[in-house]
Amino acid sequence: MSEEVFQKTVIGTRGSDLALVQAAATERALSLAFPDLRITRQVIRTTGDRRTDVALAQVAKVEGTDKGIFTKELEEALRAGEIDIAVHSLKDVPTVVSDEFEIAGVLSRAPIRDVLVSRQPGGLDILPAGAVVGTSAVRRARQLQWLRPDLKVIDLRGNVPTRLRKVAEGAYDAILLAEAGLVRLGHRMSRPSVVFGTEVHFAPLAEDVFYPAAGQGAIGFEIRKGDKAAAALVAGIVDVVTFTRVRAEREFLRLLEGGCSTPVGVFTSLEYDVLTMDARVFPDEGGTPRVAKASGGDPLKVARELYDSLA
Ligand SMILES: NCc1[nH]cc(CCC(=O)O)c1CC(=O)O
Repeated sequence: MSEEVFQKTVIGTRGSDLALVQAAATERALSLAFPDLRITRQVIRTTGDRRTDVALAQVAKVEGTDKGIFTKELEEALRAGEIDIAVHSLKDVPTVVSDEFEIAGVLSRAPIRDVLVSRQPGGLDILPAGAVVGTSAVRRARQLQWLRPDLKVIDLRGNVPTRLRKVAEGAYDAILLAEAGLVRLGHRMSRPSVVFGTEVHFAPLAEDVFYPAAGQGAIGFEIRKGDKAAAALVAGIVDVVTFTRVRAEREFLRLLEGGCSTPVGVFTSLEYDVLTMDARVFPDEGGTPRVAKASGGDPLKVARELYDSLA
């Protein structure tokens, strides 16, 4: 590979606080791996950023696209050659990526758990019957209603700081957020944060109690298929363990033909080359999930086995 190829690259990212932190982490990793690389950043507004007026699960419908409300505009910029690497929260990337593009790699993963954020300390167990919990993810809503049918789950939109403000202001007794996003924005699970003058408390939910989304906590890189320069850059910063795990999680979701709005919880662990996967698939109308567990050496085969063994 010639020096030429690595001269400069353009990173594409959404403009939310979390997206900018993730873009900065990507740029840091690239500069460490390729000290002479010149990196520039292009911030792109997506459909999902624009339509905070409707429920997340409705945005695609309202906008007349089938999926990818946080990724479509980044792909258009990739296609046009305006950016070379699109940085995504992998959780938001549809499981089937168009033939023109590929997910070439991921950074090492942040924590994968969901967190109950509330004004009162004590977590899920101390939430009284009838408490109002906000979330926009159907996976979180169905799972919470199954674990705690006595709670009232209502929709909540906006980026992470906006959602924290809404719980601080008292519009909700609690909300559910990904630990990854919270810690990347500087919150610590071990102590409350002060949000607009009000303390909010964090209670992480163990992944085998409250199953995370496929790809949760992972930052993924999408490039033009066949762009060797971009592929080489991503190969220089990829975390192979994370990439193996998230490929299996996304393959399972693909087999279910689910997207970001499907009520599926799944988590993986990789130990001594053995991948273990646990899943819960909730019925659309709510209630008891189908469950499955599988393990083995080949990630895509384990995902298939998991799918085939759904009880
Ligand atoms: N769709 C929103 C979104 N996409 C990625 C994250 C957090 C980071 C991650 O899970 O990787 C969030 C916010 C949340 O779920 O709390």
